[in-house]
Amino acid sequence: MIEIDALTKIYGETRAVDAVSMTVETSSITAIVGTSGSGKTTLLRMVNRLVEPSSGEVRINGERTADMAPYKLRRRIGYAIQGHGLFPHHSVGRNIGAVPRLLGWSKKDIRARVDELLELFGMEPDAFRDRFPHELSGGQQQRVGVARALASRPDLMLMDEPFGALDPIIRARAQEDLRRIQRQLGSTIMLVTHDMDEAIRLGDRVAVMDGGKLVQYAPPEEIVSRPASDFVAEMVGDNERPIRLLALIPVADAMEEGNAEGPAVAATASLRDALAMGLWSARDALPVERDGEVVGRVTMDAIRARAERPE
Ligand SMILES: Nc1ncnc2c1ncn2[C@@H]1O[C@H](COP(=O)(O)OP(=O)(O)OP(=O)(O)O)[C@@H](O)[C@H]1O
Repeated sequence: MIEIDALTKIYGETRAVDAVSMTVETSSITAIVGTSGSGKTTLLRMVNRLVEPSSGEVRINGERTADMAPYKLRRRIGYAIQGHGLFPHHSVGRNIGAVPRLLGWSKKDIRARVDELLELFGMEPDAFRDRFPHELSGGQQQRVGVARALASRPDLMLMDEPFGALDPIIRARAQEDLRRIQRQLGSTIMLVTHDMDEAIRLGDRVAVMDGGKLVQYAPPEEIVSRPASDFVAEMVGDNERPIRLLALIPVADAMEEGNAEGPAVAATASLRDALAMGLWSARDALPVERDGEVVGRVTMDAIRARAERPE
């Protein structure tokens, strides 16, 4: 568990981060979102002490980061940034193994970990291990950057706009990869983004920053349906709200007994996907399938009911 307690950074007249308190549960993703200059990066960098707080503290599993040697702290905390920051003259394998090597892991363990991560990220180890960063696409470099940050099984992983430079399709895939790998490894992640869509898609909890202050810290459904202020509502985008809500609800949650015509939607798909299918094929109800079997149906009425503003 990461506890952030009244954390503050003052630069001259600017309160870049202003008394932010929040708790990040182990094995969860917290997405920090806000407009430019709202203090997201400064907050993230105070967690691994790349920036020293003016006041307040951070505790990792009860231990004050102020009491730890910064270099040790940074080995316990993975850090991935936009533009990946790979060492250009080191192979992919050496890049990913950098922190384990510093931690004195055996060659065999490092090699096994490198291959495990490459496989997790869908990059064939034999084909990629010995390549250099310039021999990879931007998306592959990004994945190697994230793999490197995860390599030593850090207590916590900090990511600053990790997918900022990717085109939308690769970006969506990278987000899915990260979600899947995070679940598989049980990693704890704090991620900075200026993109509310990304925050809602990736975060178990979303932290909205404005002018150095934490203005709302809640699960994505709550951010969308009960924004704490006009600013948060604006970040979510009023017209987008019903669609964002539907994107967060699996079809299984709105399923009922009964039949429907035509191709089925997966129970694990989102209601947004089901809505799109229904509209596109002009159907009032879709069959729902799980493991290849039809298990019920979902109606457009049920979807609409879920998209309405909660009481
Ligand atoms: N080293 C510094 N010296 C002085 N002011 C700084 C420094 N770093 C950040 N600031 C100021 O602190 C505020 C917060 O900056 P920060 O980089 O944390 O914002 P951000 O939300 O990450 O923005 P962006 O999305 O544009 O990266 C800004 O007003 C910025 O100008």
